[in-house]
Amino acid sequence: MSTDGIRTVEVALGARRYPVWIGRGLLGDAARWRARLRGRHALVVSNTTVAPLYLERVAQGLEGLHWSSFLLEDGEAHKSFANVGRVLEALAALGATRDACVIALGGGVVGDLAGFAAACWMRGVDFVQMPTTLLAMVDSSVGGKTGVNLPAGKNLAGAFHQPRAVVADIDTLATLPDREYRAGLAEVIKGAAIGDEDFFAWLEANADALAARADAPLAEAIARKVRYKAGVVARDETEQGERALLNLGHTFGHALETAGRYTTLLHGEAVAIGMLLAARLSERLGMGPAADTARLRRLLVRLGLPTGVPAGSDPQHLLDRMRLDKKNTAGALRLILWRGIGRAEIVAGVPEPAVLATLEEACRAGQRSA
Ligand SMILES: NC(=O)c1ccc[n+]([C@@H]2O[C@H](COP(=O)([O-])OP(=O)(O)OC[C@H]3O[C@@H](n4cnc5c(N)ncnc54)[C@H](O)[C@@H]3O)[C@@H](O)[C@H]2O)c1
Ligand SMILES: O=C(O)C(=O)C[C@@H](O)[C@H](O)[C@H](O)COP(=O)(O)O
Ligand SMILES: [Zn+2]
Repeated sequence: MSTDGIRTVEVALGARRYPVWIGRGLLGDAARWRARLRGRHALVVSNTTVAPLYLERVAQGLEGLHWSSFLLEDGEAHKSFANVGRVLEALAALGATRDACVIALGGGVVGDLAGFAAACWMRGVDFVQMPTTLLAMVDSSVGGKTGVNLPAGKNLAGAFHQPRAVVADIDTLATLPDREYRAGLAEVIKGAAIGDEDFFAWLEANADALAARADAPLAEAIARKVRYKAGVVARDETEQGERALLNLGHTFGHALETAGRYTTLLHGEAVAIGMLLAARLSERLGMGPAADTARLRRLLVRLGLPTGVPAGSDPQHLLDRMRLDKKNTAGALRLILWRGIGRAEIVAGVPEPAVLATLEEACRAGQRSA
């Protein structure tokens, strides 16, 4: 950590690298991030909730540039192809040239969509991530996965396109609703559950402080998760192998999100439920110990995350959704399972009857608790 309290995590991709700055007051610290903008044009993509809160701080740093903003309506349902088209039209209206920069100011929805538009405009222009949710700070702003949802499934269209910098201003979390904050914690837990048992134990020890958003543990949790993800991305930028581990809980989670038409569960909530389903399936297949499933469940509950599928979920329908997951190959399910906390694995050819049985059990429990 530097003397001004800002932590920097470098994402190193061979000769290319970019900083993730984590700390307070960063949006107003244009001297730091403005240097990452190369050209004359900037388009700030945000949404109708975040812009009234934070656009002004960013705007002060854009003085002297030719810039404008494009605001999405709020919500996962707006992470759509149609809106990518609208952002591209806004870039055209701005007269953005190849050295333009797209600035994503908001949560993961804004970041994924704006990054995808940046990847498309003139076949790729710079973009800077300014995440304003915990989830976006610890996960979506880092690593260059951009894209949008289709009615058929989550993130089915997209591109790998790395940002020039990530500006994670912790001050913005002051206005983040509690439910969204907790959803972000799910992606923090995920990192630990995949590959860092010490971090998992640290999360258990600091769960109450994190739930209360205590300063120091929160900054530490963000930095630790970002460092973990940056390491994975540095080794496997385009998910040829190891990076798929970052999808723990996501095949189940994405199916739940899609089944709810992107309005029932938040992404982080779906990931929380999905991780638990992956742990249960691992048990069923004789891989993961029941004690670790229970430990994961306890931490999720302590941090206020859901652990059961929504009432009315249909196991066969969810399985059908899982068949369209991007990790699948040769018509067979490829899932991230685990041998216990910190020991996730990519498993190809997972038997569908075992997946269906896991889903059926969860849906029966969901019915009982409704
Ligand atoms: N690209 C990746 O690697 C990656 C990783 C994880 C998740 N994702 C994607 O990210 C999305 C979820 O991101 P999210 O959880 O940030 O959701 P989100 O972008 O919908 O933001 C959550 C809510 O918080 C509001 N908000 C944002 N910042 C705020 C602030 N500071 N104060 C008050 N309100 C604020 C938003 O307007 C929204 O209502 C999903 O689409 C998911 O698929 C992508
Ligand atoms: O960065 C990654 O890689 C991830 O998988 C991070 C996930 O948390 C994230 O939700 C991502 O968008 C999922 O990607 P997808 O390829 O499964 O759509
Ligand atoms: Zn995710």
